[in-house]
Amino acid sequence: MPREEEGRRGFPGRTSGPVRSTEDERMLRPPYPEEATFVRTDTWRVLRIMGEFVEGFEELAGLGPAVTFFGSARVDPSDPMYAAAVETARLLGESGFAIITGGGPGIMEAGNRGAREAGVPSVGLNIELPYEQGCNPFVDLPVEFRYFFVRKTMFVKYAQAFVIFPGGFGTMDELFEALTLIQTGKVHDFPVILFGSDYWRGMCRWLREVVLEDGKISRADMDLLALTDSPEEVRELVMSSARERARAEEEARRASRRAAGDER
Ligand SMILES: C/C(=C\CNc1ncnc2c1ncn2[C@@H]1O[C@H](COP(=O)(O)O)[C@@H](O)[C@H]1O)CO
Repeated sequence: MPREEEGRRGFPGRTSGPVRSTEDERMLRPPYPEEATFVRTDTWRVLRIMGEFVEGFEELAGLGPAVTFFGSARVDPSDPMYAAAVETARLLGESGFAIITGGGPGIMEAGNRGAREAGVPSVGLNIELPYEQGCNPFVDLPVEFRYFFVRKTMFVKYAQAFVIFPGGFGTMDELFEALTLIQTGKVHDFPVILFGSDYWRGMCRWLREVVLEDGKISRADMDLLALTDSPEEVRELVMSSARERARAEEEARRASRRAAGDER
């Protein structure tokens, strides 16, 4: 297959419609040995990646407290989880949190819809896909990304919590990245809330009975996850963690002032 055609191979999530090669896909290809230009190409690509970080930081720096929603792109508005995500986002919005999503359909759309209803910033971090996809109609602040890993940084950096609705590989990837960042001390006071106990119970049981039992995680790691079916409980968990975070930040500020001799 000619190299330029490689990106146009089938896309598993899509059975019809035009597909195109994406930046992420081109970057992740190994260089062909006969391609003398690969060093130059990948080196220049770093500047594009840097530009994407800069744009993301600039767009989101002034957002204020926010919660990121993850969940299936394939959920229809008639699905009860869609309504639950709208309600959860609305409650969080009414408590002063902006809502960040991947900007796509399904649960992402529901999260943005709830933010719109509450009148808080409704952010969609859209990703370039092999087929054309604009943001869902409930996004007020769209930010476009070519690289998944840059976009994932923004989901964490600008949020105070993750709410994770039922989903597939994309959702699981986002869930486990958050858990790894917390487990390794890169992120603090960050609730990871699984919404939909019927859906997540099996995974939680497997984590407890196989992964924990086999010593691959610790008991404390299991405590990083909260499981609920209640939008109100999500709001409580997020608010109490936000209070704890504010307290810890104030304490750290005092300690640093004391260390500098400003406070007697
Ligand atoms: C497959 C479909 C749409 C794909 N469009 C997406 N747009 C934006 N973000 C997406 C998309 N698909 C996945 N994501 C990200 O992963 C999570 C959902 O993945 P899952 O595999 O569906 O669980 C989501 O939180 C996004 O960040 C339907 O036409």
